[in-house]
Amino acid sequence: MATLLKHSAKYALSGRLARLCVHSRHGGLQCLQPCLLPHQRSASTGSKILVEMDNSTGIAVLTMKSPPVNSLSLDFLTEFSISLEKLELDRGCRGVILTSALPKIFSAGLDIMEMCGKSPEHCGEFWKAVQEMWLRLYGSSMITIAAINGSSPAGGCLMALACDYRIMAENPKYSIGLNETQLGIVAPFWFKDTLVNTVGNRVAELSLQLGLLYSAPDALRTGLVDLLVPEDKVLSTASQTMTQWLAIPGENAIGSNPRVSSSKVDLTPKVHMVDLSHSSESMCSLNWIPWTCSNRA
Ligand SMILES: CCCCCC/C=C\CC(=O)SCCNC(=O)CCNC(=O)[C@H](O)C(C)(C)COP(=O)(O)OP(=O)(O)OC[C@H]1O[C@@H](n2cnc3c(N)ncnc32)[C@H](O)[C@@H]1OP(=O)(O)O
Repeated sequence: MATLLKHSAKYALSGRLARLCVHSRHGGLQCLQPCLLPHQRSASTGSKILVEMDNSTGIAVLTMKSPPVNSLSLDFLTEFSISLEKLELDRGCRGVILTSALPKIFSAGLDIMEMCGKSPEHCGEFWKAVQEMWLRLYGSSMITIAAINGSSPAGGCLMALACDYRIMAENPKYSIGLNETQLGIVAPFWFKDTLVNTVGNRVAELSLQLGLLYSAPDALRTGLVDLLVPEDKVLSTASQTMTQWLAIPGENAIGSNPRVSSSKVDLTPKVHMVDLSHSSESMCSLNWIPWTCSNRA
């Protein structure tokens, strides 16, 4: 199932991103400016994401740099998915570290301004972009590590959960969790599934029902994150951890199923993206997140 999901993610997204690049005002590919750095490093930057690739290690660092809080706007999500797709297609890239350039914030989650007073079409496009981000990250054939150097509520937590491993700054002021119910909304089932996979049923049940945001130490206790380190060590620890993970035999391992293990083969998707268009419709019809919606009931 995970494999099907991976391939489904890969192809559903490729098509969509191709369309976005041609037709959308969010043509992130055009804004990615490559430049060369010493020691086999390369970097490309858009307005919201910086990608630095070390060709000698196969590790890329994807840094979110969208002030004030790295909120997940349509533009952000599109640039994010395009960046990840480019790395996925780069045979030299084997691992991605996701982190933030902003002090104190990893990501504030979905951009609330994208969901208030917008047309159903816009909400649909936005919601698809959220799904695509999750599918691309969760379904990635690369090792993904979240280097969580700040608070990460709601959609920000989802991003971290979609990675293979989570390392957080041990600052107790930083919080992380799926706090949707605190905002009067229900986290979609695939948010829930991602949380259950990480912390188990009971913790997920309590977290979701109460909309709990965990401090960094509590997040470690519940298993929401895997490791706490001092703030200035988050990125270096992520690199060290990545090196350990990449030392594990991968797709060429004896006994591995090439169809399953190779992300580079051309497979027709067997599962299509979950159609959650009804969610975006209900998102539009709800005057949700009262603290930001001026048109609330
Ligand atoms: C059928 C419907 C299904 C819906 C499923 C929905 C699924 C996911 C939901 C989400 O992801 S909703 C987003 C939830 N996010 C939050 O609850 C985070 C809210 N923000 C905060 O807690 C704090 O802002 C922070 C991230 C901890 C940062 O705190 P700090 O004190 O450093 O900064 P602030 O002064 O609070 O904020 C600065 C600036 O950023 C704006 N902002 C904050 N969060 C968002 C956001 N999510 N989207 C857009 N903008 C955001 C905030 O308004 C401030 O703006 P200015 O006042 O400076 O203009």
